[in-house]
Amino acid sequence: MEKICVAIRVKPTSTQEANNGTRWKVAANTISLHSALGTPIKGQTYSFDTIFGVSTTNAEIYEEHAKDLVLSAVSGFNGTVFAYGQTSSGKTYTMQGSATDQGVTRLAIQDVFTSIDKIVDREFLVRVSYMEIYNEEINDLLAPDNRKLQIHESIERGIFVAGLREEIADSVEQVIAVLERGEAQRHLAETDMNVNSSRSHTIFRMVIESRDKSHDSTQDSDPSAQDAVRVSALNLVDLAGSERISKTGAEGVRLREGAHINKSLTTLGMVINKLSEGGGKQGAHVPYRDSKLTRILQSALGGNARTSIICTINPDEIHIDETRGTLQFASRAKRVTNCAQVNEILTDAALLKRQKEEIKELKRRLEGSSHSEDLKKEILQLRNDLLKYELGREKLELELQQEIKAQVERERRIKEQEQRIENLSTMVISGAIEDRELPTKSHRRETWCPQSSISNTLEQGLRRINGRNSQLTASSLVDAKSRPLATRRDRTFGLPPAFESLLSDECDSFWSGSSGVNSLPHFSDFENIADEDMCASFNRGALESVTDEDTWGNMKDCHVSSDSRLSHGSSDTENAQGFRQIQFPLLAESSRKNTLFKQLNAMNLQYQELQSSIEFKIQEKIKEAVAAANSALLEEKSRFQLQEITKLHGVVKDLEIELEKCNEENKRLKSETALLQEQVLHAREALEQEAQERVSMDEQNEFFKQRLRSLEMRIQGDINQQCNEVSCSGVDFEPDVLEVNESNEICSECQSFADNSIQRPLMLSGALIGGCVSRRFPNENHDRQMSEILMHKIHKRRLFDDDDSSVFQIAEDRDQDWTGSRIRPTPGNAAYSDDILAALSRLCCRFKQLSGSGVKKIESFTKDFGAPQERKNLKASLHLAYQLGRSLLQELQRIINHDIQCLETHVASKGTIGKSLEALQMLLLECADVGLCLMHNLSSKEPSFTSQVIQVANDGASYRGDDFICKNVRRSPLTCGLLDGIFTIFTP
Ligand SMILES: Nc1ncnc2c1ncn2[C@@H]1O[C@H](COP(=O)(O)OP(=O)(O)OP(=O)(O)O)[C@@H](O)[C@H]1O
Repeated sequence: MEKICVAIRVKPTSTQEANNGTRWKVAANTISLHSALGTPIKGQTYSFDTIFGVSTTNAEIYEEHAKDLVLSAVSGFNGTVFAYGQTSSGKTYTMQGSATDQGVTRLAIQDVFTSIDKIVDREFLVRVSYMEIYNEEINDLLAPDNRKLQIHESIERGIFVAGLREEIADSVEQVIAVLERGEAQRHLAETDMNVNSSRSHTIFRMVIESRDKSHDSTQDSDPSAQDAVRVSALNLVDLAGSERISKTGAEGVRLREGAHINKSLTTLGMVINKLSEGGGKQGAHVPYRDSKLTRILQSALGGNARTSIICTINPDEIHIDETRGTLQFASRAKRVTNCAQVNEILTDAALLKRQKEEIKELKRRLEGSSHSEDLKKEILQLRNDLLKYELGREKLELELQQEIKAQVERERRIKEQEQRIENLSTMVISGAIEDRELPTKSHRRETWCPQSSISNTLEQGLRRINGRNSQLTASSLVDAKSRPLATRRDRTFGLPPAFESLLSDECDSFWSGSSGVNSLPHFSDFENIADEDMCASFNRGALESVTDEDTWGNMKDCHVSSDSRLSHGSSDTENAQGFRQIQFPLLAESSRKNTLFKQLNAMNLQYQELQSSIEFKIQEKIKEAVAAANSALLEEKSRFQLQEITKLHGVVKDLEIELEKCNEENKRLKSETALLQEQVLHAREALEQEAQERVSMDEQNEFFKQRLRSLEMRIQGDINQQCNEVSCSGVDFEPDVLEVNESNEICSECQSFADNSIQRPLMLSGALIGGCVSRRFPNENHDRQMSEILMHKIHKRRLFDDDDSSVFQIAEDRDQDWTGSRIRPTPGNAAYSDDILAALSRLCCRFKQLSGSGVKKIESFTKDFGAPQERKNLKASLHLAYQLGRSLLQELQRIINHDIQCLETHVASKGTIGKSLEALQMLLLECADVGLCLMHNLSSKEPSFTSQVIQVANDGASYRGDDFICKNVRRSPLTCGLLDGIFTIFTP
């Protein structure tokens, strides 16, 4: 575990501040903010691994802060160096450098290759890639067509950018060429703070692979001998700087870039924050996935990498806040710990080899423990015991071998002896035959066998020949009584080797000494049956002859009888004594040997038991040690698995959180979709309804049109009739009375009438009628043109422009669709408010034209219609329309009140005209009210209208159109027709 190295680099400050000194003071490894008076501000002192002053060069920064990391990348550790700081604080300067001072990236590239050249026992492969994160999209700087690349994660490769181009390079020059090619592609732009501001984060990556040269597979066919491949990544990162829009003056594209930069840097800050609080280790969520930058640099931030951060600051006073932010980031970053390790990719065989080595190492460690010390001692003790027993055994074996040798020697001597005896016997027998006259052949055998004299003679003769070794065996003696010598001898000397071996020189002393006779062992001296058996087997050859005649029990008798014969001094005494003299020393010797053998056997047995028990114990101990090693291994394995599981748990948790987020997002999208679908459904329904309504409205329209036409016909008839009635006065009720009359002759009465104040309401009425009629009869050229001119004037806010010809021209040029149907307002139609205003303005215009007293008032109101944007605001426009209507009403009322007298007089004098004028007065009042009626209608159809409009509508409740029209308007065919017409125009 090692902490992230953090250094601060202070950018050379502006001249003025350089003269006065900055408010940031650097002392050794601390930097603190001072007040304007020069005293340090509490809580504003920060300490770091290194603080590089303004005069430090890039090379010095590299040497002190990045070189080690770069070299360890060559050895297989992942490494990341990045510069962080506000915009224009010198990040790019630090990483890329300048013409005179190479940056960290170039210095690192050079060092990587210098270091590779020095390592002779490994072979290297270097791959380079260069990417940028621009507006949260990853672009490949080496392949500009590779855009919007995606980040993936796998067990083998970890986190990686899919589809990113990697180029193999084997020299500094090649890598620099690639770097420069990428640099040319990165997003740079001018801001108020930096002429070459980085608009993206860039990551220049060198992947270094290496392998042991000595284990080249061509030289060594053993795959297990091959070394693992080390793969490490060195990231050299130049971040874009955090920026304040107020300082950079960013707008448009720059603004968007700045927003993305700030967002990703904020995420980086949050990740560092979490990690500095130990978030990663405690399994708390670290928001790596919230930005592409943190996701790509995940291993560098609390993972398997060595990381160095160079935080660049601008010490100018105006950047105090930003500098403080950078220092706080740096303070948190230095608390973050990474866990870097050599990244090796092992072949299966190499993995096996590695595991075996680990087992060995574990065993070795196990042996080093105190428990194994005891085991060792025990094993040593057992080995010592074994050695002792082996020595004892060897000794016994040696003794046994000596014994066997002695026995062989004895045997040899006995044989010699036998040979000699035989020779002598032959000599004696032939001598005796020569000495005496031999009996006849039939007697010869008889004389040989039973005659004691002959035996005595023989024994004496033998003793004479060999005084010391006249060793006649018991059997020979026994046989001598009944059998021929040759036969006897064969049988007598057919002893088993063990027994024969006893007939050696060693027995001679015992044999010859008289004391030996006395100490001869008796049968009863054999301690047990085994001894007796041994004796029997030793003596089998001798005793066989006895058993031919006697039982084994008789042997004792024979022994006793020989004793008795000895004691009686009989002629067989000597023979018997000879037998004892031969037999018992042999038995004693055999007994001793027997005991020796037994001891030897017992020892052998004991030795074997001991050996097998020692072997068993050793096996047990080895088993124990192996079991302990295995359990330690298992423990180690389970600990490792636990770690892995914890790690996986962390990843799973991350994924779960991510999933949860996705689910939530999904839910939100689903509900939004449902809402949209609902809206679409409603809209469709509304459209259908509207279409239906339109159909019915069209039908209605058609109906109204027809009705209107008939009404108009009636009106026309009415007017014609009235005109006829008042033809003498010259007053024409044709709508555009002025124009018409201007070109015609007007009688003086009419002229005076026109000049009279009373003309105004009259003319107004005429204009209204003209307006409406012209709308109803758009094909009637004159009226239509008139209407259009007025409309256009209103539209252009040129109500009082006298240049009618130009207006006329403009009206001609415009789209000609100023017919009544177009004016029909529809809720939501942008032209709606304009149309209402236009209609009202039209009324005003007419009014203005005809009512001199209302001109100023109208003027002010028409000005108040405001700017085009405001007019687009339906509510505001309606409000204005309401005010206009109201003021129109007031104005009309005032005019009417003022002129009513004259009108009445006139009406009284003019008769029918007076009636018409009365009707027209009513009409004027009604027309003014129509605005309010419309207001009310509209407000009730548009529930989103403001309370003000509703209030207005409520205020106008007394003017309720429908009732009003029903009650008042339809009183005369003329007003009825006019109002119908107007109402049709305005009613949605
Ligand atoms: N230590 C320094 N010595 C001399 N000039 C410097 C130093 N640091 C920065 N500069 C100059 O300041 C200007 C801005 O520096 P640079 O472009 O490196 O800032 P930056 O932090 O990368 O900005 P951005 O985040 O906008 O990309 C450059 O003209 C650069 O040469």
